[in-house]
Amino acid sequence: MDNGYLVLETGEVFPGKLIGSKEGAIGEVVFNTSMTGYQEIMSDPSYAGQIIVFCYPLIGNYGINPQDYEAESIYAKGVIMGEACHLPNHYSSEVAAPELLEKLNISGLSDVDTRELVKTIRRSGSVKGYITDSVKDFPTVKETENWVEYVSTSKVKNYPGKGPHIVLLDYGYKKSILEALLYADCQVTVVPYTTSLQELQALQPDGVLLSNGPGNPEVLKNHLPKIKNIAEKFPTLGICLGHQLLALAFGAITEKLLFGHRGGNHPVKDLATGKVFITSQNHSYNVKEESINHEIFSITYKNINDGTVEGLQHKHLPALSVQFHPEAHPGPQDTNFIFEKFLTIIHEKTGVMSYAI
Ligand SMILES: NC(=O)CC[C@H](N)C(=O)O
Repeated sequence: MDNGYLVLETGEVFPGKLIGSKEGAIGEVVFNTSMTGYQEIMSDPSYAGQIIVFCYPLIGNYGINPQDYEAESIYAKGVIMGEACHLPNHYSSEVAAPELLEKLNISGLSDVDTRELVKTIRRSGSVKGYITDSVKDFPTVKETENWVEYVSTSKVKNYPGKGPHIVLLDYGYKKSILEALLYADCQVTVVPYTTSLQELQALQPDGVLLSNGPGNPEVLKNHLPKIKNIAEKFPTLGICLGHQLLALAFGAITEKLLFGHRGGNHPVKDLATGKVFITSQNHSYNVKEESINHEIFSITYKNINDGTVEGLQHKHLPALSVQFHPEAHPGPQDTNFIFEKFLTIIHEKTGVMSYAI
């Protein structure tokens, strides 16, 4: 029996069964097409403030394990699925997905016609939705604009390593990005996104990584001069939000896609070689191609499905960025070489050798 609803701002109502917190939630409704990896998706801080719709019909069958979290909590507002598995079966599972939602006070709705819902979002674009126990008028709630503030660390964290020292500027980083650097034996310092240029310089990094993160990159416009200075001083890699910020810092413009790219099979083409890679993605915004100054950047990758910009290389500085997720989790690890590329640039620039190259 239905006891919950997703009410869209545009008026459509999708019935279902409430799972997790019964408090209800409001957020931008976005869909992810990955067939596996619901734990990594739910715990990716880039979903802060959003309601995730899983296209794959059954969610939770292998449970939730202690290793696969991408962050310490779930920052998404809610999750919506076709069928929720309450009795998972996997040796490493310690809790069922609906139970985890309840524990973390996250709203969820199962038994939803997610196929129809996704078709609706694809037609009308990303829309706000309300998970609720009864159909009522869409409430007006003033939400924060700056979701990065909500997910970024407040403390500096150090991770030892024998390779280059990377400062990870935390806009809501996924643990897999940190792990990719540690795997290459880098020394990593994770710092709040508000860290000043002076504070960052005092850490004497060999390279700086601008992380992924939630929300509209333009909200961080006050940070762009600092980001430009960082890229002028240190080898820099931007991932997803980090890529958008690097582009904005050098004068490009970002725009919102109709319904974004979220899934584990987004094909991108390396424009230099013509080679195609299948990538993991999660973004709403995109760097507008016409806004890119070709004296400053070369476009390195493009999305095969819609031709949007997927990667940039600065022409005069050791700075590169990708819109997709080379750290994967979930999704294919085919573009893991982006980290090697970054470490090679650091080696060329600073002489500091890395385990990965
Ligand atoms: N994964 C990310 O870093 C997302 C970037 C940005 N919030 C967007 O939705 O486009």
